[in-house]
Amino acid sequence: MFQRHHIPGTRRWVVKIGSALLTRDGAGLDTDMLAPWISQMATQRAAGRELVLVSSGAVAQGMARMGWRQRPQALHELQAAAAIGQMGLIRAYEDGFSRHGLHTAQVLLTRDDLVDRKRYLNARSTLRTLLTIGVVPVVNENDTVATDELRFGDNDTLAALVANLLEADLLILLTDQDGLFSANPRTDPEAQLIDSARVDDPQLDRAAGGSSGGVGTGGMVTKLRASRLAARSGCATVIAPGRRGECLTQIAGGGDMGSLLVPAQGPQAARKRWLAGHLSVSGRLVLDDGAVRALREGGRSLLAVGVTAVYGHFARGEVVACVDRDGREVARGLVNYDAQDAIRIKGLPSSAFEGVLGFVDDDELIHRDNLVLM
Ligand SMILES: Nc1ncnc2c1ncn2[C@@H]1O[C@H](COP(=O)(O)OP(=O)(O)O)[C@@H](O)[C@H]1O
Ligand SMILES: N[C@@H](CCC(=O)OP(=O)(O)O)C(=O)O
Repeated sequence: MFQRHHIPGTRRWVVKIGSALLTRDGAGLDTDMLAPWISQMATQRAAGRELVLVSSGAVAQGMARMGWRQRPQALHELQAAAAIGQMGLIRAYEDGFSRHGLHTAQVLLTRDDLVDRKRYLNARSTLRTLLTIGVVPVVNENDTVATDELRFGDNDTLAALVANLLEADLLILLTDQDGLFSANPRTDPEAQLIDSARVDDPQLDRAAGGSSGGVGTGGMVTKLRASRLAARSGCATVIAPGRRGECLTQIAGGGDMGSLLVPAQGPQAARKRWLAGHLSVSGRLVLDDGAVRALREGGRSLLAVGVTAVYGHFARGEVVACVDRDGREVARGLVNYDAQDAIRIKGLPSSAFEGVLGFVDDDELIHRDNLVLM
């Protein structure tokens, strides 16, 4: 089971900064507050960690800029506030990170982007690319276009889905409390801080029952739900007090900080199960013996060069079965090219994709992270 002393060995983090924390209870974006988080994140980046930042605060910042005292009720006003505020948010992060020699990138997502398989894969490729080239993605919900049905609504959920998308090791939800308490500490003076727990512990539901502080959406209920979502891909969560100095640094060192919520299963098992939830096969790839060995024994990605035939109609991102030359199923996975393109690149090295297709989406036909051996 994942414990605090495993945290120093983790590589990919999603850090979420909530509205309540970022805006001092809604009083507008306080850019001075960002400096310590940015500097701690820069230190982690320099130590080789890959970081994605999910930041709320656009609506609160937009309200402050327009002098609105109350959070608007109408969706179009909220969307306008978010569009105004997002400018300030991004500018503050860009300034802050550039002082540490780091580039940032703005990534705005709607729920639909993570449900539609093709967009899901594109979002993943883009975020992965940003991480590979050392940029810090700053993610928020694309509030301008999100309709009620398509909203994440709270950024805890968004952050968890980003953690799933990137198979992050750790999700850190920075908030205005010391962590998850046995009851809402704003209303219950007896509330005790929960140091660590398994995400499936039913006591957590009772603890998180209280509402939010007012500015943020969701309170601890959405944080608990987010930790459970993140756990599906084997990611642990720390709900941590953003206002405490060196909070991220302490977490990185495995120190006691906030509440650690750990998946019930180990990361590998959880990841496979998560993938398994996506399995309904739309096509079949026949592999040569070398490719079968690479998957089975080497735990490698599937390259087009090892594919001898392609059957079925499938789109990029759908699940396909990988079979050996006798038709026995070896693995299933999410394919990076649609059936037509897969037919054109089968048997070819990835260096030939550009010439044949006119574009290259991914070097692998199926990435090993998206393969489950059968
Ligand atoms: N069991 C609990 N432990 C800690 N905080 C709780 C609990 N139940 C409810 N809360 C409330 O959740 C708030 C944090 O959630 P929220 O306002 O949504 O913040 P954020 O914007 O950081 O997501 C706290 O300020 C607190 O009032
Ligand atoms: N997208 C919204 C964030 C929604 C929100 O408040 O989320 P949270 O910080 O999780 O309570 C914004 O930037 O204002």
